[in-house]
Amino acid sequence: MTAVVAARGLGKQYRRRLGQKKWALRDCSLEIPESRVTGLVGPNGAGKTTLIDLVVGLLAPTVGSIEVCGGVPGAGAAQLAKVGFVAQDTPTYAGLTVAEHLRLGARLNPRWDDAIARGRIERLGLDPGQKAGRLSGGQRAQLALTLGLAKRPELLVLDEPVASLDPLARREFLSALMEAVAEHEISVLLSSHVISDLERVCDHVAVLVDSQIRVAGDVDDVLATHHRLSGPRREPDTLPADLHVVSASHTDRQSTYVVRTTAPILDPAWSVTALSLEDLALAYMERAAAAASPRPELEVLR
Ligand SMILES: Nc1ncnc2c1ncn2[C@@H]1O[C@H](COP(=O)(O)OP(=O)(O)OP(=O)(O)O)[C@@H](O)[C@H]1O
Repeated sequence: MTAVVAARGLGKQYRRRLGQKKWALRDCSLEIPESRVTGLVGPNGAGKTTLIDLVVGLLAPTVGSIEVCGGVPGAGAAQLAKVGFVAQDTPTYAGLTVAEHLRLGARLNPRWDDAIARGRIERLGLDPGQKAGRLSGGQRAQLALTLGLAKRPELLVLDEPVASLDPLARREFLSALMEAVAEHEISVLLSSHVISDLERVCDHVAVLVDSQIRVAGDVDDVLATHHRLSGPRREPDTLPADLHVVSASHTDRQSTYVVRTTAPILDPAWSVTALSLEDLALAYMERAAAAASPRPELEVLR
């Protein structure tokens, strides 16, 4: 696997008031594959923006290393040209028109493809003379996506681009993204806490909870190795050793576990159901919330 992002023991600590420090990202070892759409999933405050800012070079690591498209993030014009970035809330310049955004993009980006930019603006039906501040949220997001794509990056990074859009605008934005990925064969890293959106577009996923990557891998592999088990009440220490418990809940008579295992579940006492990506991410979040183990394990599937 060729990785567009390779992080080793990556960590970022922020200084807080009164000299306190807080790890926003810890022990992150992660490989994001080339030519794929990778979803970075996690709740508010998990560390998604921190990881993304490290990928695009807006932040420097406190510990560890990160390589992006074979170089150091943000190091020089050639590196910057390789990575497109659509920041949280898809910022644009309110006082500039759509056409002025494209001219700015052409000036700032050596690999700028004006045909891509103009073609998308035309297809979207955006008025080139309209100021960005007068566009709807969905249109602004599409303009920001257009700028990111016309730059012809090797890796396009999007931080919660659809969070503030209504369901229809979200769907249109993600469809446009998927079309562009198929057409231009770029790698994409996309963060969101709206997991159902990512489910539609991602073929690789990393779940980030409470500043740590809890699971990462191809969506199909990750889903194939996680199961929900329901059955008569059983304590965790009575389960087979090859079942890794992600989350557990019990009533007086019944237990429900989300487990990870590569082995088939043969015990007839369990009713076994498959998980959606959302179920799986929620199970890892529940485990973190319950703080079941003092130091959760890193689970990276390849
Ligand atoms: N500049 C900063 N200074 C201090 N703490 C910060 C700073 N930026 C982020 N943090 C803290 O680091 C943690 C991770 O924040 P981050 O923005 O990376 O999370 P996120 O997953 O992107 O959240 P959201 O989905 O809400 O955008 C949070 O606890 C946040 O309060």
